[in-house]
Amino acid sequence: MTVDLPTQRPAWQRLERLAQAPQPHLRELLATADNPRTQSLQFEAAGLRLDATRQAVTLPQWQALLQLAEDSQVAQWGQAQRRGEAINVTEGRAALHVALRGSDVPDPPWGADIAATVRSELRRFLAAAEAIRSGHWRGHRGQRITDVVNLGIGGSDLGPRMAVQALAAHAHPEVRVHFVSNPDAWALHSVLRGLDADRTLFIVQSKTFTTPETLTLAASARRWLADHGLAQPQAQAPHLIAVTAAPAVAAQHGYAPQHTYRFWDWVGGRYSVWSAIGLPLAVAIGAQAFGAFLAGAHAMDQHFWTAPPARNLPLALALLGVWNRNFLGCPTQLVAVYASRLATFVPFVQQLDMESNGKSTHLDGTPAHIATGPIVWGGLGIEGQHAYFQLLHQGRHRVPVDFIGVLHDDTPLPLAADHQRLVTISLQAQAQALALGRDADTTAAELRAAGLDEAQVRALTAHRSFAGNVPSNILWLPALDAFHLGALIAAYEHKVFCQSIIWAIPAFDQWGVELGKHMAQRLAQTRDPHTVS
Ligand SMILES: O=P(O)(O)OC[C@H]1O[C@H](O)[C@H](O)[C@@H](O)[C@@H]1O
Repeated sequence: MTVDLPTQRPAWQRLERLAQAPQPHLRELLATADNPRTQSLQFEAAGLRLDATRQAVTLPQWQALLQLAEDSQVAQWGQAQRRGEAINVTEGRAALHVALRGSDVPDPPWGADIAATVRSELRRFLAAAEAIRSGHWRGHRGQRITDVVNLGIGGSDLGPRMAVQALAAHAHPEVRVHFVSNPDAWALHSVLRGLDADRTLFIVQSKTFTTPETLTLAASARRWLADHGLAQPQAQAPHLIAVTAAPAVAAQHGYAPQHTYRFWDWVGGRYSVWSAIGLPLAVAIGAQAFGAFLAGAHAMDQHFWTAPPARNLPLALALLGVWNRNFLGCPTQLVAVYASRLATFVPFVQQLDMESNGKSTHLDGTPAHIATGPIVWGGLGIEGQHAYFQLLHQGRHRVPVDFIGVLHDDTPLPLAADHQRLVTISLQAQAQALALGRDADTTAAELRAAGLDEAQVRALTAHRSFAGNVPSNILWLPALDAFHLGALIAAYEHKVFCQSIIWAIPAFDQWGVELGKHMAQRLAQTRDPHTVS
């Protein structure tokens, strides 16, 4: 794959020219509901619907963005990824998380050997999940497991944590799944103090099995087991599972090979929820629903690989993000979720996006002088509306928003439909208010209609007017189930990948994080831990 720099591509230069011309306000762009622009900016994939009509992009600009995807060879890079080429160039590895959710496809482009290995490990860890759920898996003294505690951080925590929370409505009623990622003692203690060691199973998740945070938590958990009469290796074995790409290292730490599940160096940590790292999710929702989770992601993969660029949902997310970042100069991207079960989707996407595209060196080793990955932030949309959304409406930053909503909610509360209506309407109202704003004439007329005198109208009009023109996407899931959650995550994965190709930066390494780890190791060897400066 050849690497040319983004600014050398004709479409990039065309977009720069288009962005310098005066831009129409979103009020103008949205004035006619059904036109070629609106039709071009709506997408569907794997049951998800993307309404990008509130992006501050005209039809010619959108067409130039599609040309940029072509100039950047995004589709070719997608094919290279599928074939298992070493697209993680700085580590000389493939990035084949897509193989984890397509292990049953005939003639897999990543090869039959990888598919067979993936299938066999998938069977192993799903069997473990089912044994835990059914009560077949017993503690050393014969008790059923009622609490599974995930110990891991970063990619070994955020994906499964997010998915377990998102699919809580489908969780096993008798087996609770907990997550501890922070290595301070309280984080672990606050979970363990409510648990019975005989009924507790720890899943120690670490791709490298060298992450000090996770090893510290695991050592403390094993001490807790020992203090509760489970000191010997054979007594601890049924209470400990390891998930890792370094099984030999886990074995050195005393983890039984029959309770060690593996994945591979070609699965990045932040892309690993589809592997055995998803075991806590499989425990929560069962093997069948885990299969649906993989199937949803695979459906999005198929869409990404086969849909034409102009209809391609993840590519659209990527291109519109590039437009906002590089041509409209927006440094951040807000993700606002309108379902409390999706609360941890934001930290998950933060790692996915910022660890992948927080880079400033091009693939060819030259410095990037263009803007790359944005600061991703956000949270629950409705909570945000009552807090920081004020800045979106009237602050000095232009913040593009991804609104994520769920169309059907089957929560068993008598008034669930009323809740759902409020939530959905709030999402739509925010997207519309941010796009349209309210001009001074309309504001003045409304103040007069409310009975204010002319002096009050003069004093308040500017304060109560809204510039609008804030770009947003609305992404609708038909329901919050395993299939559509899988599709949602895969859509964001492909978006981030497409952007890395357009920016010509490596998406699958994380040398900045490595530096922090290295520094901590050096300090640990030389410092008294109580020295604070
Ligand atoms: O899974 P582990 O090897 O323990 O790594 C956990 C995390 O460590 C670092 O922070 C990496 O940057 C993350 O990508 C990774 O997910």
